[in-house]
Amino acid sequence: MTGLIIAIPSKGRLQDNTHAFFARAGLSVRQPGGARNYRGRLAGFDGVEIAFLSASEIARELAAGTAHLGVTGLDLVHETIAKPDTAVHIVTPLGFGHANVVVAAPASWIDVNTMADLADVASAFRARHGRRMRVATKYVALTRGFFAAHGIADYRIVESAGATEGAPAAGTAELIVDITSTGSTLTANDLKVLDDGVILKSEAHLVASLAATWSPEALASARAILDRIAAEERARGVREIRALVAAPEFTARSAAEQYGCVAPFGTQVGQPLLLHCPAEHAADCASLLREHGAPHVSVTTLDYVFGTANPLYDPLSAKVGG
Ligand SMILES: Nc1ncnc2c1ncn2[C@@H]1O[C@H](COP(=O)(O)OP(=O)(O)OP(=O)(O)O)[C@@H](O)[C@H]1O
Ligand SMILES: O=P(O)(O)OC[C@H]1O[C@H](OP(=O)(O)OP(=O)(O)O)[C@H](O)[C@@H]1O
Ligand SMILES: [Mg+2]
Repeated sequence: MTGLIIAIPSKGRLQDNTHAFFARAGLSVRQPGGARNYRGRLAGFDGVEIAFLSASEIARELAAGTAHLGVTGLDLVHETIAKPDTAVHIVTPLGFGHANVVVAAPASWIDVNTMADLADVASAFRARHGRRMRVATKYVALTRGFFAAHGIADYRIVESAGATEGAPAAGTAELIVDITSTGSTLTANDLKVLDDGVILKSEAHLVASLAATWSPEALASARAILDRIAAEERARGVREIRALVAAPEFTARSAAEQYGCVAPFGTQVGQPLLLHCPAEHAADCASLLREHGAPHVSVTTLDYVFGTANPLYDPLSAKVGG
């Protein structure tokens, strides 16, 4: 197999947003045979295979090099992969799947609000009960690293695959480490996040494997796909502005200095001036153009902006030797 394998979530919270993300970039994921078929294709890319996996399997496959690219949460990258910096390359954050991995204690523990408080309680707990405080979690590696960094050794991990927030009430653990976004599951279980208890702020990312075999064909496909993704990302940040002004070159320079606009197709007297303007400055730039005599200014959103650089592919190819 010399092609490119892209692993995307087949279920769970990241699935729908991942499909939407590829669709925005004009990339259509095909799953012949329906949701139970775990291999698919990318329309128009013969050398690309899609592997539908759970988000945690995707992190494992990237580390093992059995997928080249994958969509997964940063929490899973750091939990599943021992040395993420050497095993994977983070291509880009995707703007969805925001959640924090946190240390939470029963709300009734009014004297415990920080990790330092927890360190005190851990020692006292062992002295009083003759056993170590228990932490329920599926984030074993993240928990070990974070507790060690806070000098806490008097605890034991109870591995929990699901419904972790229920462990303290069920009497199977004193504390939990889990992922949360709205916090409603923690609240419903009478748990509170410690003030300095955020272990990791997570978000879905496009991640590349440094362990996979990057054939020339795989690199070529990655280059084309990342070019489209980068063009869509770039387009989202800019607005196209058009106006007829008397001195387009002078006006373009003012817009560049004040708002960071560019005139990608140059300027020509008698022709409408076309600018790409950072989205947040579009209205101010429209005012500037009217001050420069433009009777009408149109502002539009763009689908793609391609440039000479491929900002997502270039750093990857530098690492995998393309
Ligand atoms: N409450 C949440 N809010 C936002 N993102 C979340 C939340 N819970 C999980 N995520 C993100 O989605 C990723 C996958 O979680 P999800 O629950 O969808 O997977 P799963 O289907 O439970 O997978 P698995 O069975 O392998 O654990 C998490 O690792 C995290 O990055
Ligand atoms: O902060 P909240 O918005 O309340 O979300 C937190 C919950 O979301 C996740 O579970 P999920 O619903 O994905 O179920 P799972 O445990 O089966 O993966 C996580 O494990 C928490 O239990
Ligand atoms: Mg979940």
